[in-house]
Amino acid sequence: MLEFNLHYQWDDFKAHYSGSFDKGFTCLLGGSGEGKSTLLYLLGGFLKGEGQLRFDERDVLSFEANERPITTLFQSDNVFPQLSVWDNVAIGVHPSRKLSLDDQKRVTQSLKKVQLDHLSSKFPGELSGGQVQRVSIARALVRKQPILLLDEPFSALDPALRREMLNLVKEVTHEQGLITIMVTHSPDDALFVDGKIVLVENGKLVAQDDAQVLKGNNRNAHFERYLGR
Ligand SMILES: Nc1ncnc2c1ncn2[C@@H]1O[C@H](COP(=O)(O)OP(=O)(O)OP(=O)(O)O)[C@@H](O)[C@H]1O
Repeated sequence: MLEFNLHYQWDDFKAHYSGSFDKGFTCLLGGSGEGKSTLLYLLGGFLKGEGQLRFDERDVLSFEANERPITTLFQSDNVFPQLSVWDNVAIGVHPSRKLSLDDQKRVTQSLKKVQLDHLSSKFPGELSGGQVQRVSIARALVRKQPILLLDEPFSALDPALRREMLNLVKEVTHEQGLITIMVTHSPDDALFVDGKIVLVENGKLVAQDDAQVLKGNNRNAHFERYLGR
């Protein structure tokens, strides 16, 4: 369980995020500039907030980004262009990329999981957009951190590929029991993933529900307003 009560201010934007995320897939929805990415960056340690951040009863707010039990996938720039596919994943195990045999096996397994083992000696510039994102998912897998944050890393992919990536992350989330939190502008993606949804408005979490409410059966007034219904 990831629990937080965090304050953050940037000029006129005053955020106060309070809540918790459990194992499973949660999508952060909300209009542009409402503070979805800011929450993700505070959790990931890329912005400094004040308050509390606890993971499994442990205070992790004072931890630097790389010390937190978290992997973050950004919108882009998740891979090192000068490193091979293999090295891009190996660096997730250890920055030196000097790996034990067991660690090398982990890299191979992760590459197999994302179906890139046959491309391990290629460089990112030789891959398609979807393959590049799969490299970053493979690195997230070898890092074996219990929390995965996604800031719309698949938004530039075409719909079929985006769903393939979402399926992969969903599968991994359930297999490894991860707390996965993804910022998205797409209610369709949130429905496709079929986990929890959280609505962010003006730097606050204003509603939380199952993704199914987006279908409009058991209506949630907050999400109805967000959808303009
Ligand atoms: N470090 C920062 N630098 C610049 N602006 C910031 C910073 N932190 C917060 N903001 C401001 O905070 C507000 C929320 O931004 P944020 O990117 O979190 O929203 P968002 O919901 O993710 O938006 P979008 O959907 O457009 O990506 C914006 O008004 C933004 O300008």
